[in-house]
Amino acid sequence: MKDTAESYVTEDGRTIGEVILDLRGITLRFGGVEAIKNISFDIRKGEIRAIIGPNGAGKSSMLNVISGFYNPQEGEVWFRGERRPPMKPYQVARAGVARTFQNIALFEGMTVLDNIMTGRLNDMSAGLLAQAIWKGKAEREEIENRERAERIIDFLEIQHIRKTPVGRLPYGLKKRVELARALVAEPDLLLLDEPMAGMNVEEKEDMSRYILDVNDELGTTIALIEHDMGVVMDLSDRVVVMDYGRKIGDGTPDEVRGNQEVIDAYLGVAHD
Ligand SMILES: Nc1ncnc2c1ncn2[C@@H]1O[C@H](COP(=O)(O)OP(=O)(O)OP(=O)(O)O)[C@@H](O)[C@H]1O
Repeated sequence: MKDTAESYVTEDGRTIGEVILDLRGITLRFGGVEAIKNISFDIRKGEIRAIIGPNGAGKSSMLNVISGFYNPQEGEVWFRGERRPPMKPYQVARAGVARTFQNIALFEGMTVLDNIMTGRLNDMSAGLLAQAIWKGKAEREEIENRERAERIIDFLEIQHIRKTPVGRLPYGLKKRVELARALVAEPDLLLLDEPMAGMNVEEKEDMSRYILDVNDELGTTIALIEHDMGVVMDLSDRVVVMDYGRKIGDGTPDEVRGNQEVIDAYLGVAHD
């Protein structure tokens, strides 16, 4: 039902809308290695969509296709109802897709606030020359960007560390700052690459709550890669399962949990 309906309401009352990202027959090769083999799936507006699978399955490669870091040799990426031509990551970011990374990618020597502000750089319409000529416009933009950053700082409850250099923060808070930097771009689609990796139980609970709040209160559509199956099954509306570059499952957490191929390849075996 869910795959064809235009929109539906989840058990917890959220509305999942039309398809905003549609991946059709994606194949990605690195030399002789086929990292993604003819995979199709979609992501709907308002949804939390997980991509899971064993190490080396092709999950990060898939996220990199979505974010424009890799252009697939075959297949089509449709975004908001239009076929997306090959794009650079900054162009994809401008089109409304933000991401976090598996290994935290922040400026350690800069404060939390300044790191978060870098998430707005892509949207600065006043270029360097324009900034010099129309000082007023650049100043207005700077003020608006600061206000946006402060709103996200409040939302993620990191006011107390806004002036702290990121390098001094514990791991869980760094991950939250990275989330803040992605959110300040006000993305329509947020990509999270292993948001819980390396976290303790308490940090995972916090991060899960923030992800749900971002989705519910800011209305952000989220695609995430995660190895913690408890987290994945709790958070996600639908789950894609990859194995050796192929898609071996796709559906609700219950459907995926009951899929024998998925159990054999991933859920039934020990993994991190
Ligand atoms: N830049 C690259 N150059 C060559 N091969 C690559 C590159 N990136 C990924 N691969 C290969 O593509 C396959 C898929 O890798 P990918 O990192 O997408 O898997 P993954 O599911 O994200 O794994 P993990 O859970 O370990 O992060 C692997 O065989 C990997 O070695």
